[in-house]
Amino acid sequence: MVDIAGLRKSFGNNEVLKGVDLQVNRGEVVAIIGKSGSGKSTLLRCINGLESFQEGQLTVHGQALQASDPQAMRELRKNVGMIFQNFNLFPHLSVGRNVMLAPSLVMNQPKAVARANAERLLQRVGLAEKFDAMPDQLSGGQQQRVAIARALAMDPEILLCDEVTSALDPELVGEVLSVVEGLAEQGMTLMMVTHEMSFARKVSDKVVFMHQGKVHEVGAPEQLFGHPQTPELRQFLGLSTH
Ligand SMILES: Nc1ncnc2c1ncn2[C@@H]1O[C@H](COP(=O)(O)OP(=O)(O)OP(=O)(O)O)[C@@H](O)[C@H]1O
Repeated sequence: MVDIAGLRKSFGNNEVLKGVDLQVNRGEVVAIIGKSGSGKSTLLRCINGLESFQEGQLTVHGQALQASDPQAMRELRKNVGMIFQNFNLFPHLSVGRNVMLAPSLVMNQPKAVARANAERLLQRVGLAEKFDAMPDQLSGGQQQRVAIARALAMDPEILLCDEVTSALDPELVGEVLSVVEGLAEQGMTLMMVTHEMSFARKVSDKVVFMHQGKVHEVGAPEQLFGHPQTPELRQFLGLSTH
């Protein structure tokens, strides 16, 4: 589903990704962990074409990423959904319209179809009754669930989640994580940057530990959390490095 080889990305002189190799299979749930600044968000943003890169290969859903090909980039955006830390809902549109917008505009979905889909997706994230509400009438957890419904409305092949609970009050984290967990159980291919270690351990098939712009360790959650191999991961997990 996602095939990354030798990916390098710099911002000016700051090389943030220093040769990332990673494969993600269909239906796999991948948690990306690592210290602040290790390049986790940049990696996700490269995968959905929000950032360009200088070297390496990045193939998503069988299609090599070429920023120089706008048609390919549009196709990519349809196949790759992304949810951000700060929800990024359109504040002037109702919840329902937020979910309907991209399918109507990008896929030319008839309004009645887009509306029926939006109603179904809002129900799926437990917000059926909020269709006509405005985003600022919702809690952060509810807004993030709308953002998930909005991403799903494009029927993506893969969903990228960038620290989707970090902007939430602690009591709202659980409702968002349980929606993400539901998607994982239903077979959605997911890549999520997260600081929620217990969640990563519970739902992921594979954990990727990023360190200084590279994949430093990768493996099943029981392996990574239970038997970290490198001092850097042990330190990150707060374990003794001896
Ligand atoms: N648009 C940008 N322009 C310049 N530098 C950037 C940009 N985006 C990220 N960086 C730099 O890239 C490095 C990695 O950032 P990135 O956000 O990918 O890390 P991260 O591992 O996701 O960290 P965090 O957990 O804090 O979000 C940082 O040094 C950051 O300053």
